[in-house]
Amino acid sequence: MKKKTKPGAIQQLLSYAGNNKKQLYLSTFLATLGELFGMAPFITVSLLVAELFNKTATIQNVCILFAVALGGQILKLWLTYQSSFMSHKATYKILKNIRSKIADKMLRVPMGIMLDTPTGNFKNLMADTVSKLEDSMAHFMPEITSNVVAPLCCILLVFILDWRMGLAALITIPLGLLGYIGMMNDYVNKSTTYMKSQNAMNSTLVEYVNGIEVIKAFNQGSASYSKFTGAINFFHDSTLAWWKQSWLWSAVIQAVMPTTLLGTLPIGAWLYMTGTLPLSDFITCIILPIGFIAPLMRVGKYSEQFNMVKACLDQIRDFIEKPELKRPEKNVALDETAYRFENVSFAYNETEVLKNVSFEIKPGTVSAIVGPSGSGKSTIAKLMAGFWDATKGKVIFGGKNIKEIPFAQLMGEVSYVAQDNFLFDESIRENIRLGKPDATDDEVVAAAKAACCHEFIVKLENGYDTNAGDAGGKLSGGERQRITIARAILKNARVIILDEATAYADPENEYLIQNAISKLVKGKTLIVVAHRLATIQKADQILVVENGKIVGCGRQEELLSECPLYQRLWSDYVSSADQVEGGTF
Ligand SMILES: Nc1ncnc2c1ncn2[C@@H]1O[C@H](COP(=O)(O)OP(=O)(O)OP(=O)(O)O)[C@@H](O)[C@H]1O
Repeated sequence: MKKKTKPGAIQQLLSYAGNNKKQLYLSTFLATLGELFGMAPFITVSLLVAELFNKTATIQNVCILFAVALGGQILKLWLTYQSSFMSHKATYKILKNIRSKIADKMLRVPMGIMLDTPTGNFKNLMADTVSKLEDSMAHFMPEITSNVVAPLCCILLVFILDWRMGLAALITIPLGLLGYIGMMNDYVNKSTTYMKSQNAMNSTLVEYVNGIEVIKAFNQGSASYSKFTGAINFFHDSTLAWWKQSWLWSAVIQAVMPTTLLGTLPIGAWLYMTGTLPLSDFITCIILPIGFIAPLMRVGKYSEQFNMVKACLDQIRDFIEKPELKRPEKNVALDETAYRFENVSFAYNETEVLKNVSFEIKPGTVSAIVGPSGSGKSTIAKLMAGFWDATKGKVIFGGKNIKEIPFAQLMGEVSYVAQDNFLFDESIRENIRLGKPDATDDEVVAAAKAACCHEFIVKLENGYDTNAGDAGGKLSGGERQRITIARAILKNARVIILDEATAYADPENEYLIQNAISKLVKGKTLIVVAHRLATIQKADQILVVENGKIVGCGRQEELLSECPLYQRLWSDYVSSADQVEGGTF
């Protein structure tokens, strides 16, 4: 199969530019014009010196040449300012587009990609990788062109005056190029390793901060937390290895490239002395090349950045091109039925974790999914929520294959409450309002009351306006869980999936959570992934999962007489010491 080639950096940059392309082109044009005007002082100085040597200079000429030099410089300043202003404006819009594309993509990739990727990698991609583009993008496009065009014009002028002086002016360029070749040697690998090491350090840092409690509890200092120190060392070593290699070559370039006089002075003097080069041309051919070296050096610097830009863009592109869960745009007609799994198999990677699973969940009923740890209960719940697509078979919701239902429509019908009760870093009020963005404050309070969390919220320093991030440490797991249930109550979806919502709650909290849940589920279809069998004794249907297969299905009495696994789970449960008196669904 033909290998897909990655598009170049400029092509990729322009693909994100949208309406801002024109601005980028115009800024490039203005920068080029500015650079050309910037050559005026070099040309005028060389003309002036030639006139002085020829003794043809007059006050009037000197004034005119000075005015031209000054005018050129002022125009360069103004054009560079305009170009820079325009390119920065376009750049910030493009960076915004890229970040929105990444954020949007996160919602559309299978959940597995999000869960299997360390959080730090996304932070890195969204913040650092995109920011790295900022400087390069704002300067790169306009300045690389202008810094090539202007010196080319200068060189052309020298060649027109005397081709031998043209060649003499370029004598240091091959040496400088050798320096660039040395610097670029293995550049792509080195910059990729550098970026990898930066990613690794960022994601480990995020992990380190998130897991600080565990690290402290197990008495692991930052030095003994080997993954963290390993990542820091990797970053240190890869950065140093890269710079060590570039330093020498960079010094060669800096030392050799600007010394055009090495060629122009001896050769020009010899040509002048042999009478084949007039004095005025000799002087012009010495001064003009001095002006084109600085832009050429900048081009060299940009070509170095170019690889970095390409590596960043490739990284962004790799994520943006990840396969998506394909869903239609337009809402479809759904009937009142709930879920039907038809021979569903599912694999996260290679290994199948659900095998040929079939069952039906009737609307308005309570269904429980039970089974040993790792049997596939949460996976079933996540397939229902549409977070992944079945590898084989069909998940039917409301009479339609879930793949044919837009994700937003499905989420309007279904509330999924996970065990890790995530709260955003904003007020508790807004955290609850997420369930229904247009809810009034009264509706938010009513939902909080139903979810048994109003009492503790009003006791917080700023009540409902307390920032959930600030309050995070002060809220118990059960309290956080009840806030997420309030969110689900407000959403008022017809189907509720509780993925082990009470798994880690203490007895008092579990009682309150059960209370909240019973209000949440009135008249709805409830599917609960349960560890505590006491809570699901009265369920209309219990699905017993073992090794990714349904090995029993029915009410508790039926399963107790027919399903050996359920009998075992029940007897384990009954004999377990932590049996609690909670409510039931
Ligand atoms: N994101 C993932 N990537 C790869 N494998 C996964 C992923 N999530 C779960 N698994 C694996 O799939 C299998 C089923 O996991 P699942 O979470 O559905 O089990 P469960 O019955 O809900 O377990 P528990 O009761 O312990 O939460 C397990 O072997 C698990 O290791």
